[in-house]
Amino acid sequence: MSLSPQSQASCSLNSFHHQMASTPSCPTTSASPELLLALKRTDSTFEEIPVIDIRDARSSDPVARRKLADLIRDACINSHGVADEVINDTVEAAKRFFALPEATKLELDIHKSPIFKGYTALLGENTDARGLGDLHEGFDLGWERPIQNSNSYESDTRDDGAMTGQNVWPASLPGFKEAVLRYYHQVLEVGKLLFPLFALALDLPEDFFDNKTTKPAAIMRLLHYPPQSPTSFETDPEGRQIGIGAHTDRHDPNLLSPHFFAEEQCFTILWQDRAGGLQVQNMAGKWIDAVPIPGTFIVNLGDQFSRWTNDVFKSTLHRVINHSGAERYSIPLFFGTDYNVLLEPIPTCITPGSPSKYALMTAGEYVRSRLEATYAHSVAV
Ligand SMILES: O=C(O)CCC(=O)C(=O)O
Ligand SMILES: [Fe+2]
Repeated sequence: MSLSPQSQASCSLNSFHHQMASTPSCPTTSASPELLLALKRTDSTFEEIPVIDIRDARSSDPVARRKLADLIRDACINSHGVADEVINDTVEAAKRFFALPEATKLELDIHKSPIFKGYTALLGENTDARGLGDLHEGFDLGWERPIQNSNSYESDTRDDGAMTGQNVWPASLPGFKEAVLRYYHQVLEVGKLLFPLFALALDLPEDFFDNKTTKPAAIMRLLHYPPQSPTSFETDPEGRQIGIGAHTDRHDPNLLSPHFFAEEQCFTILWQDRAGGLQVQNMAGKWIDAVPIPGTFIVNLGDQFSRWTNDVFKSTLHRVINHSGAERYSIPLFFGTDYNVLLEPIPTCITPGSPSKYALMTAGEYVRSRLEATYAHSVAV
């Protein structure tokens, strides 16, 4: 495991904080609420994405789990437990889907689904509002219940308020739905390991998110990025047409032009192939390559966490430019809370000097509003 200097620094700060918070006799308990909050913040000038082994998330030792929680932020995670075969089957399924004729894919056009499930054509999304459309196509799905002892899945008939509804599936691809949902449910388990770590990192009880994530509002996407010309920066110096435009959870009401679209959920677990092209911006404004590392997933913090933690967990701006010369495939899975959960600031994230910034709304209302904004520039085909 290699950790960047930044993550080691934040690790030791967090351990320091943990000692202060958990040891009543500690002389430093008089530290101000502002200092305690500052120690939790994820703002960072990292130069590389830290690689974190998450096997201790399953440890029965609370000290080991706490140590891991001190590290967990935007990171590349290994020892996640999802088998290569499960990943490969899903990538093959994605390749078969995107190779279908455009007209067949458009039968599942996402604009036809009131809850944003199905196919997004090339340029159908415009993640950065200054952009001219994203150079990727996608396929979106949500939760479906696995039927016990079978490879089948029941449609989602749960009442999730603003986002209730069913997935759509291609009729002509045997095995597609099974492969994709097998991956979905296994990565969902990885997400369930991370929520207690995030709770610990915020000095909350480890089970804080349990009753808020009973019906995981997890949206998964299969993404396909055609290669971009290596000289695209000459014809498009501002990068207005790239794989996925710059976006973040940082929806700052003070920005004159709030052009960054949001990652709608608490955090994302992303698989990417070897093509590379994902870049993350650090707080100094420098784009850092998220270099693909076989066997790992990338975790990045999402906008719901920003709202919930009053920006203590701040997500980073990211984008994709596929200059590899090859087709690129990736699979983000966005983890949210149950859609009926009210996103009210977590008490450990509010201090007199850092009052609540965001209007209250439910997670479902929030996700819906972000998706409506993302697809507003394109129309049904
Ligand atoms: O494809 C990737 O690597 C990133 C995808 C992404 O950022 C998104 O779908 O929000
Ligand atoms: Fe993203």
